[in-house]
Amino acid sequence: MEATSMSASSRFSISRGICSSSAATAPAKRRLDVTPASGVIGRRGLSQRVLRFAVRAQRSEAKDSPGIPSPMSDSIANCIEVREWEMGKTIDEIAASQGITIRRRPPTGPPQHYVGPFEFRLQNEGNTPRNILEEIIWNKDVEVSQMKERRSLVMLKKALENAPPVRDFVGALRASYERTDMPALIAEVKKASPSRGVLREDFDPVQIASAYEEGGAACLSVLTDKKYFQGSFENLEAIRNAGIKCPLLCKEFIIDPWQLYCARSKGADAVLLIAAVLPDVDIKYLTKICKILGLVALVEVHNEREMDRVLGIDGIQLIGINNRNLETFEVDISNTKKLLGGARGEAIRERGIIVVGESGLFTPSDIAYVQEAGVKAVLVGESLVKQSDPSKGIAGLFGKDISK
Ligand SMILES: O=P(O)(O)OC[C@@H](O)[C@@H](O)c1c[nH]c2ccccc12
Repeated sequence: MEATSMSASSRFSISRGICSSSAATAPAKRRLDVTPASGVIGRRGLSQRVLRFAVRAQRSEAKDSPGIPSPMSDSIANCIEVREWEMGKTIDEIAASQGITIRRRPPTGPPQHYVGPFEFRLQNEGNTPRNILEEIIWNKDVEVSQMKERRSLVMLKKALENAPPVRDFVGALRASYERTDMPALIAEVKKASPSRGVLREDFDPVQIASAYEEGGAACLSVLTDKKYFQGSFENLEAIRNAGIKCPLLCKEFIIDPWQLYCARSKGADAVLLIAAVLPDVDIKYLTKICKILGLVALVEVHNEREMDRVLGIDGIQLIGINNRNLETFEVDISNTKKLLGGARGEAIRERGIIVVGESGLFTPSDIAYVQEAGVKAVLVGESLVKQSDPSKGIAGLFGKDISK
């Protein structure tokens, strides 16, 4: 496993709280205050906003009170570490340096669809998404901006004052694994997907969620993306309000902290952060906001480089290994084994990180295979949601009744 770049480069973490200008070889240790009040929640790229704020905070600290601690603006826990070389870089430059090929938004303005009297799309034209994941993210960028216009962060934070208490997502996974000695099941409430089309026509999210719970699911995953998965936040809220006890993962393409507040206000206990989309600094920042909101982050990887990146980030409790390539839709469950081998597997075990095997799991031998590889939980959608009785489908998937 390559040394995490965090150790190689000097780190800056800026906070208005601490400013210790140590001229010694050790890089200045500062922290960036990321509480919403700090104003780093912005409309455009997370990393750009976060890093611009970091530079501003550092310069003002260096000028006003070099080395003299100022009143702690917020607890250290609400801070992230940013790398010195990231300062002032654009989100795309940071992302590209970490092997992320998904661009957050079209390079120059809206996607260009009409280019003259004959409507046609040039291959690889700048404003044409390179793959479905990039198309989903570009759409999400516009969708979240529109949602924010309709419901401000202030309104969301107000709504959180009456939100139901968070349930222990990680605790539910651990308890299930200890009870059955098999991977805990996160059963997915998913009507459709870009790769498989409509999975279930007669789709009643509450009925499906209830059947999953009856069948022994430890937690549920609820798709909230409307355009590509026919999901909704209303589904999430309805399942929560129906008295389903399983903790809920809001399965969404998170690109902005506003979505975390929205998910929490609708009853989510966990959210998905996709390493193929989010640079490290965004993952750090979003997991900090999750912590403030009481949410747990399931950080999803698909390859070694993403796994090494995420293992280089402190405080990660859950890592999902997606056997499906979200850009090509290819599914290969050996991906789980590949990413849990050698030093990576050891690091995960040492840190007590729970790994969730995701996608393409249909049979008891699939479950046995990923369990052997080292997962403690599995995320399963298609093979269960298509069953006439999803509860029985769970017993079929595990080869036995795991409900008690
Ligand atoms: O339906 P499957 O093959 O059992 O996969 C479920 C789940 O892993 C999949 O829906 C998923 C995992 N990560 C995602 C990210 C975005 C959308 C969907 C997903």
